[in-house]
Amino acid sequence: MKNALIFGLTGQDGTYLADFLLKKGYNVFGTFRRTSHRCFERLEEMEIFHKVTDIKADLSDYGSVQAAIKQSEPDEIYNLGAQSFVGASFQQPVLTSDITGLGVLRVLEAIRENVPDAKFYQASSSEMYGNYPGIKNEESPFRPRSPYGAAKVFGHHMTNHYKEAYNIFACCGILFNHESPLRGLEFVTRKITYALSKIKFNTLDKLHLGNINAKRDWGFAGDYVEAMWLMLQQKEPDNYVIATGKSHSIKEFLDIASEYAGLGDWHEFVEIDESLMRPTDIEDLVGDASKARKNLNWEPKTSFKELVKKMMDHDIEYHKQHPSSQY
Ligand SMILES: C[C@H]1O[C@H](OP(=O)(O)OP(=O)(O)OC[C@H]2O[C@@H](n3cnc4c(=O)[nH]c(N)nc43)[C@H](O)[C@@H]2O)[C@@H](O)[C@@H](O)C1=O
Repeated sequence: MKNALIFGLTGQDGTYLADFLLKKGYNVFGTFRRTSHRCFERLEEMEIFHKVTDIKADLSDYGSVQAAIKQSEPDEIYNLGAQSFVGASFQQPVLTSDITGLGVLRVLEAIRENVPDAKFYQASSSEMYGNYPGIKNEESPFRPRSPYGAAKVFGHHMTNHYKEAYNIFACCGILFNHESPLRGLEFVTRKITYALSKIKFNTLDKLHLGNINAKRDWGFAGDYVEAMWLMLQQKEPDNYVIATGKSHSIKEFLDIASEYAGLGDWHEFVEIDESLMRPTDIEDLVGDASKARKNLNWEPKTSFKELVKKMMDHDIEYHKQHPSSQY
């Protein structure tokens, strides 16, 4: 039985990946950060919390990263841990660089010193491309437009460097936006589906959004974790873009979500709030996953419409069962 260690176990991707690896027969270990509140809700919702071994560790603390690696004796390590909210990275650029950027280096150093034969997956991001025009592939240049994007570029280059310098089996998945009912409420898709279901049950009047003209290439997180695993099963380590190849604006997301929720014209309840605009934003991000289709035999299974409906169904059901939820 193989051991897998997931940095960032309690997030959306960590939860879907843990579920995927458990089904493949792995022993799954994963790290979580100390917080004043419980952070295992997603694992509990997926009914897998009792099946994984949780380890307290922080990507900003080398000792705890190394201890997690020693305890789990991993064959495969997935780094999904990050300060992953782009918006917050403008307010906390140093913290974001420490966790999202230097955190990768701490994991790589701990691998080099303790488990140099372990395979490593780094969660790179489409945010690295910034406004570079056109459909992006593995060869497209990086032009980050946020502290988060810049930190991800650092992690990406460091991962490539450790692969070349120390022969570590290291892969970067350049994932475009991927969403699900387990997405954090601060990200725009879940913010919308959660708010629309509250509006449907009359517990919210207005939804405040920022730049609704922005376009993103949105896929389903459950489909994307399979690609992470596939990268580590290849003969040679390599980097791959993971995307659907189509982008949609936030307005289009609102169109589908609002119609599906039976709420009619969203202009009635959406208000634009200047304070939610980022100092710099990316207008359109679309990825070309041809290399992953060819080499990994991977392709996204969930369409944009299905994704929106899946998220709306989840949140409507939640509010039906928790009508007085303040959350
Ligand atoms: C691949 C990449 O994907 C994600 O980063 P993101 O694309 O920034 O995701 P988001 O959902 O925060 O924003 C998408 C767009 O939506 C606009 N937008 C408008 N109004 C609101 C709004 O009210 N809230 C938010 N959050 N965004 C808004 C916002 O300005 C932006 O243009 C992360 O997983 C990241 O970790 C990652 O790696």
